[in-house]
Amino acid sequence: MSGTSSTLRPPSDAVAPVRHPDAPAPGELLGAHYEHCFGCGGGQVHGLRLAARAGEGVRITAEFTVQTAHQGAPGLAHGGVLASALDETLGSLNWLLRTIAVTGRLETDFVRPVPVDTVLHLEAEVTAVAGRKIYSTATGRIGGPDGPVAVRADALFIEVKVDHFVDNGRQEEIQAAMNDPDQIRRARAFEVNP
Ligand SMILES: CCCCC/C=C\C/C=C\C/C=C\C/C=C\CCCC(=O)SCCNC(=O)CCNC(=O)[C@H](O)C(C)(C)COP(=O)(O)OP(=O)(O)OC[C@H]1O[C@@H](n2cnc3c(N)ncnc32)[C@H](O)[C@@H]1OP(=O)(O)O
Repeated sequence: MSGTSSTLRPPSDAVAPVRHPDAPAPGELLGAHYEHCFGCGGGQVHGLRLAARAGEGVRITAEFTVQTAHQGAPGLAHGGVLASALDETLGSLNWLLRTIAVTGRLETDFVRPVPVDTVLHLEAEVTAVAGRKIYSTATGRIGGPDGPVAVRADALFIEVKVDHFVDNGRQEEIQAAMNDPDQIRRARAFEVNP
């Protein structure tokens, strides 16, 4: 069963999500929002290196290959790693809204074990928006994009200002991010002006 928590059910005044007019075109790879992100960055040796692609509407597809460093049980992906892949995919939806948001709640169903070397085919969509609250859902399939569902999640993201990162992040990394023109360019894709 999925999405059992009442906090993941959109309130009656929630509205349908609106794709931002400047969102990346359907089919476009999004790239990493931060080089050192465990989910999508290329700068983490054991990171997921999840590659997300814009879909139609407010939808995303993504792929993640389970590495030996991602094991929980012998030869099987760790559940927390799979939850991270879902979280990262769901977080990528914010590129399409051009909204900065962080995960408030993530509920995950683990339906099938996922062996090492498996490509997890992820799909996510925003289902509703209520003020700062963004409701979304995702699935991860194995054996191909139309294969059986191995994991799924429902999430609530909360819109934040860039100050959320500046005020809470370790100063060393915040300064480095502010001094990196690539990071500033990526941040602007979220209409962030650090
Ligand atoms: C210069 C440097 C620039 C760097 C920036 C670079 C790039 C930035 C761009 C993108 C990066 C963004 C994200 C990363 C993307 C993907 C990674 C995956 C996503 C993540 O991995 S991200 C990390 C994990 N994430 C956190 O680290 C959050 C920790 N947390 C908090 O920071 C606060 O907790 C916060 C902000 C969530 C809320 O705090 P707050 O004070 O702003 O708001 P408040 O509490 O009032 O909540 C407002 C309404 O949300 C409801 N609500 C809140 N939390 C809820 C919950 N858990 N369950 C149910 N409802 C909840 C309330 O009930 C209320 O609802 P109502 O309005 O109806 O009363």
